[in-house]
Amino acid sequence: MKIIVPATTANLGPGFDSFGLALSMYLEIEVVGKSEEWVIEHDFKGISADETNLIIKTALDLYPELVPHRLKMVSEIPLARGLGSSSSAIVAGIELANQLGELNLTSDAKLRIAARIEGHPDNVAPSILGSFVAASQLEEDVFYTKHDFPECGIIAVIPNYHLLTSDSRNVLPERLTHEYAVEASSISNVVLSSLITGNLEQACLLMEQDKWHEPFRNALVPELNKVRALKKKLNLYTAVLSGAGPTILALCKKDESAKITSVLQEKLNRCLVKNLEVDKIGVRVL
Ligand SMILES: Nc1ncnc2c1ncn2[C@@H]1O[C@H](COP(=O)(O)OP(=O)(O)O)[C@@H](O)[C@H]1O
Ligand SMILES: N[C@@H](CCOP(=O)(O)O)C(=O)O
Repeated sequence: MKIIVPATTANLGPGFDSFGLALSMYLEIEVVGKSEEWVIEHDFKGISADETNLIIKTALDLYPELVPHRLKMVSEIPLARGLGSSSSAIVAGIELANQLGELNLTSDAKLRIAARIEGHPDNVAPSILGSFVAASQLEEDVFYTKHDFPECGIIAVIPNYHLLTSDSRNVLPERLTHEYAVEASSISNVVLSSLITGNLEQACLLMEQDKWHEPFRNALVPELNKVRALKKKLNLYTAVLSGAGPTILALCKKDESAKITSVLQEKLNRCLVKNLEVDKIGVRVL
């Protein structure tokens, strides 16, 4: 059995802790067979290979009686880069418990469990459901809508350093004024309505007007301004932080994305630049 989970890009500008889009980079877990102890083989440095591993820990927290298994993990999702690696691991762990424990969890149940563990639903929702999701976590409940994302080219510019989400959340202010929050929220509302009605031009314009997180995180990711400086020249629609950073999500015309990806790769040669698609399915089991 294989469990496959897509990467995700969260926030999309002003959808802080709420908007997320599933992407065509994958975490793959193969269940090799029963074993004396839990083991997960993988190539990630600094990530445990026993039952303290986030994937196994998530599965055991959900179903402590699970019989130990040997697993193999292969992942294209880089750690701590703003592409939802921790969410993909949590979703994989929930699916592992679901399959081995025959729990028959619905997507809604998986989403509630995953959002409680991750603390916010924006990555876990598209990781489970695929496509573009707007979600709100209110205590134990998660409310959401899933949508097609407007057709466009999707490029991830991935810097060669880690930025833990927890560190990137530490630079956010504890308080904002009511007036500031009203304006910030009106921007989010119009980005969402523009995306779901197919007005990509207006959505992209306002995605860069985020007031919830980017103004405070900008200094942590110098590559963001570098990509924005190339917007006109490369004909990019928009460039925003992916999740908590440091990856930058750039949108462009679909038929120009391969060319733009190679130009960005040349210009930002310390980053890895990837031309991606929307994953419309979310977590699946083969
Ligand atoms: N496949 C995985 N297996 C185990 N732990 C993982 C895996 N992916 C991510 N993690 C954990 O999540 C951390 C990164 O989470 P986070 O800072 O939220 O970054 P990201 O933006 O990639 O989600 C890693 O340092 C690691 O502790
Ligand atoms: N809304 C969160 C999203 C974190 O996403 P990640 O991919 O960086 O884990 C935030 O912006 O902190």
